Amino acid sequence: MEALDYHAEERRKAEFDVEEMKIVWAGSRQAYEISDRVARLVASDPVFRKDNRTMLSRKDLFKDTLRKAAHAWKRIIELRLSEEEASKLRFFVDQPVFTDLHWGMFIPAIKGQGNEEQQQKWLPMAYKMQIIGCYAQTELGHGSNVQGLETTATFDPETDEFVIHSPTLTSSKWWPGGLGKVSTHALIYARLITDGQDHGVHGFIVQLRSLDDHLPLPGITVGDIGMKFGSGAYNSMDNGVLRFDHVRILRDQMLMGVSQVTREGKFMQSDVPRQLVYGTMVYVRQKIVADASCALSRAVCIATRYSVVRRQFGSHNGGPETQVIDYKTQQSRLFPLLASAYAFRFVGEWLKWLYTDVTQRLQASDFSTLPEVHACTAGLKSVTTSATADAIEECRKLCGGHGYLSSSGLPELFAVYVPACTYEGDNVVLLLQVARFLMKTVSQLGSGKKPVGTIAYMGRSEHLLQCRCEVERAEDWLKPNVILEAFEARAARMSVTCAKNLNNFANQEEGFAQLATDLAEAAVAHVQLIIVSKFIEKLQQDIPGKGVKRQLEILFNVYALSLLHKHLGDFVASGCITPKQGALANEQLRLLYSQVHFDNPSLLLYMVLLLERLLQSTSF
Ligand SMILES: CCCCCCCC/C=C\CCCCCCCCCCCCCCCC(=O)SCCNC(=O)CCNC(=O)[C@H](O)C(C)(C)COP(=O)(O)OP(=O)(O)OC[C@H]1O[C@@H](n2cnc3c(N)ncnc32)[C@H](O)[C@@H]1OP(=O)(O)O
Ligand SMILES: Cc1cc2nc3c(=O)[nH]c(=O)nc-3n(C[C@H](O)[C@H](O)[C@H](O)COP(=O)(O)OP(=O)(O)OC[C@H]3O[C@@H](n4cnc5c(N)ncnc54)[C@H](O)[C@@H]3O)c2cc1C
Repeated sequence: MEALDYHAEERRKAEFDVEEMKIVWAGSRQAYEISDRVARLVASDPVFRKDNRTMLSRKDLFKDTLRKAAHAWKRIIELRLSEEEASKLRFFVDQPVFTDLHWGMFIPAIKGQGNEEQQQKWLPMAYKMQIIGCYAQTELGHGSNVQGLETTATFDPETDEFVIHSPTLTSSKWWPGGLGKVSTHALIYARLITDGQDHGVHGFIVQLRSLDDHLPLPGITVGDIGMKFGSGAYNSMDNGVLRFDHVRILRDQMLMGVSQVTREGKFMQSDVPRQLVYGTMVYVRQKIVADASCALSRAVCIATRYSVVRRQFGSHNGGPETQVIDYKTQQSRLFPLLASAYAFRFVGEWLKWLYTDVTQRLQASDFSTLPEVHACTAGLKSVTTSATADAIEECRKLCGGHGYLSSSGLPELFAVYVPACTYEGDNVVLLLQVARFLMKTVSQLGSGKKPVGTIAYMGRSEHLLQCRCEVERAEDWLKPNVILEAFEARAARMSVTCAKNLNNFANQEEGFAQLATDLAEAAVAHVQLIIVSKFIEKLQQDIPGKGVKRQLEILFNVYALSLLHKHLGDFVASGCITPKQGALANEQLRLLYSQVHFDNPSLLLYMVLLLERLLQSTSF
């Protein structure tokens, strides 16, 4: 049989409503239709071809990116695409590009931190791309530690200007995407100094290059930081370096939504939390979570298709060899990744809702959910990107030697994806932010303040600290409430244990430093609980289509039980489940894999095959 026949054969056996499953994945029928239409548009346009990009030199790759960006913009205008359609188009063009930072960070920062006048001045030009902006926060010396940034913005009351300066080599801006070659403007983060006093880091809009000849303006030194990991991949982006030598900008180029400097040079802090200066990062972290399921589903799709076609060993009497997807080890490595793609998809949808909700609350001066939103976006960004990066590498191995070929699509996907574990906050640094939030929650438990939202379970910690799981047979592990309680008990116990251990240190900061590994693990347990609980909430919704809900239930069980198996030590150590119950969970997991593959031979396979339109790059 030919490869295509194997795929067709597997597809034929699907026992659920494929069209409805596509809609569940997309989020709505309308979202599915937009995605489908835009995918076809991109696939049929030769300018967007990408089968040769790993062989291009950096210069040619960059020219190719510019050509694609200009063509995309032209098509967006000609076809009058909506924001959703334009953003899908960007997704299917599938190449890191300076416009990501312009639309994804520069514009959102002005919208989120600029006052009305500033928005009216800058946004129309930015929307028409008459100016192109980047987000220049990270410096050579400091990325994670934003409070450690060294660039200064000193107010000069005589001229009503700020003087932007890079006092040291380590204060050079380093990494911003779009900065190296393209941006005309940058949203820079610098220490605000008025009358000799340092008010911490704030955002400023600075013009970098002339709008006439694109040359750097006086006092600006700017360039590209060079080749990055892998061929092709992220090298389509012009990550840059930037230095300022006493560059003067008007006072109203400081974003004044959070704090202001008056004409007299008086610093005024609004009554909004100063953390709103970090708002753009929260927005992008939420976007990154939504994207994780896309990258993961592509990798899983490639590995699944390969596993169906590939045969090794097991031939009897000259018959066909065994499809590698039939090997238990292949299934136990692949199916949890497929299940994770769906889990991340649903939690991504929920996070989008949470972000919209906090935005509305902020407009009504309700800042109460900000710490939770920060913890959720930081934690989910960390857990989903780390899992996705690991999964892409696992999928490469699942494809044997062929996975190492560029033409499999996996090396490029990996090289483009892995920096997501670092940018927009190093994943460990972000987990420690979640841990801080959890420790604060535990410390307030006795105070009468009731934990709500994703930490509501902490309010039941007395019960969770001594509850015992009631599983007696493997199939008991199929009950969502049993799974949920096990995850809650594990998360609550890990946090409470860390909090107790912190009390053994005279100095909290010292304790936090010494216990950082345990704290990061407690944060992972909390975030995995969020993902599991949002999957359960999804299953409680009305899900139409023959067999669709059933398949999602299987995926949920695979996701949760494979995590339980992987972190069995945490679950058992927390005292909620016994080693025997852990073994039963593993037994159930094995049954689920078999069920997937034998009762319903192609069901999981089909789910990933229907995502194949995502696979526009050369792949199996
Ligand atoms: C080809 C076709 C193109 C055509 C296209 C045309 C049109 C298309 C149309 C639409 C397309 C749309 C495309 C959109 C694409 C979007 C995707 C964008 C992709 C982006 C790609 C990636 C870019 C990467 C960019 C970056 O990396 S930017 C730099 C990021 N840097 C970081 O993340 C730094 C990490 N560090 C920190 O965040 C902080 O310093 C810290 C570690 C969190 C805090 O440290 P510290 O403890 O020192 O904090 P403090 O400052 O003292 O604050 C303490 C208290 O504040 C709380 N806190 C901290 N952060 C926050 C926060 N963000 N929100 C709320 N609260 C916060 C903290 O918890 C403390 O609280 P406390 O209670 O304990 O006091
Ligand atoms: C591809 C790419 C694109 C980027 N785009 C942009 C952009 O457009 N704009 C922009 O401003 N920036 C951008 N960045 C920069 C990015 O945001 C930073 O690299 C990131 O925030 C990490 O900071 P760092 O490099 O200083 O890492 P470091 O903080 O130096 O991390 C090094 C190691 O130290 C560990 N570590 C650091 N602090 C702690 C701690 N407190 N506790 C425990 N461990 C710790 C980390 O876990 C890590 O293992 C980009 C980076 C990349 C790779």
